[in-house]
Amino acid sequence: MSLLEMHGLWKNYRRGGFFRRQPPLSVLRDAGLRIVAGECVALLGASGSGKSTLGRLLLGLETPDAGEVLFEGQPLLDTRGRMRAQTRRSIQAVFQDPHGATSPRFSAFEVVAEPLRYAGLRGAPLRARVEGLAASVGLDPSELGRLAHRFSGGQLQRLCIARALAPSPRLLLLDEAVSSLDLETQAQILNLLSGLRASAGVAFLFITHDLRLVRGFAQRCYVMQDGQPVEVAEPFGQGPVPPALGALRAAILPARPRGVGPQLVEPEVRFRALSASLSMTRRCC
Ligand SMILES: Nc1ncnc2c1ncn2[C@@H]1O[C@H](COP(=O)(O)OP(=O)(O)OP(=O)(O)O)[C@@H](O)[C@H]1O
Repeated sequence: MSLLEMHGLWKNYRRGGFFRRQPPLSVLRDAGLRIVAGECVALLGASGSGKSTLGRLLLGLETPDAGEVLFEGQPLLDTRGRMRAQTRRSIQAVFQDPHGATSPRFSAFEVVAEPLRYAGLRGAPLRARVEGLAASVGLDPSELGRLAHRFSGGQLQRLCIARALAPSPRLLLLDEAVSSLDLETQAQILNLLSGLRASAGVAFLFITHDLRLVRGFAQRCYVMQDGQPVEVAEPFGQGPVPPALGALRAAILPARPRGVGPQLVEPEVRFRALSASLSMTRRCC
């Protein structure tokens, strides 16, 4: 049985003010996807293609105009549009901006402890659990007394991951979760997430517009095409792919400037670019 199933989802947003009505924006059109327990599924797509809308439907933050979302075989929301407490704990999320996702007044300890306190954990067991989670995401537990916002972006994102893992979720939504980090930190966090998926058995829905991040990280891949996630068996293969994926592929910068042959070695290319920019700077000054 699938952990998550989304079927026939439609979502429109109203546009225009009261006096200047415009036709609604149709973001999801008969959209669906499924995630099996413990697997990592990527959802790719250009900006504005509806990835985060799908993510918000999965978190129960929005309701679809039509269609259903099933989690562990049960409707995600009850008839009054509410999510069961157990389901809320089982689905957690990490977003792009860790600064916006944490309170500037909270210590690192408080950030991770918040959902555990809500679940009734107190005293020594709470401290032990928070320290264990911090260690699992590669943070030094002795640093937990510091204000979270004094951490670097990468450290703060690790803290957000620890907080998301605190209620022992079954599904983690990663919405552009590494997009704001530098390349090295991105690689570290993706490694960390792969390890956590293997050890905790948690499934991921990895939302991104960056095709490069998917390679080696996700087991299955969907791309948003005309308001629908379309599964692509081999996103990096030679076979035909949906146009939306072709556009994402074309947007990846080449390793070296086009037209520069292999006879020009990398340091030479860099040196020429640097000399050109220095001479420009001199001229401007
Ligand atoms: N609450 C809302 N009201 C009106 N329009 C909205 C609302 N939320 C999203 N939209 C619009 O729906 C479209 C899809 O938005 P969504 O955030 O799902 O895209 P996305 O693929 O996640 O893009 P990005 O990668 O830039 O975050 C966009 O055109 C957006 O402006």
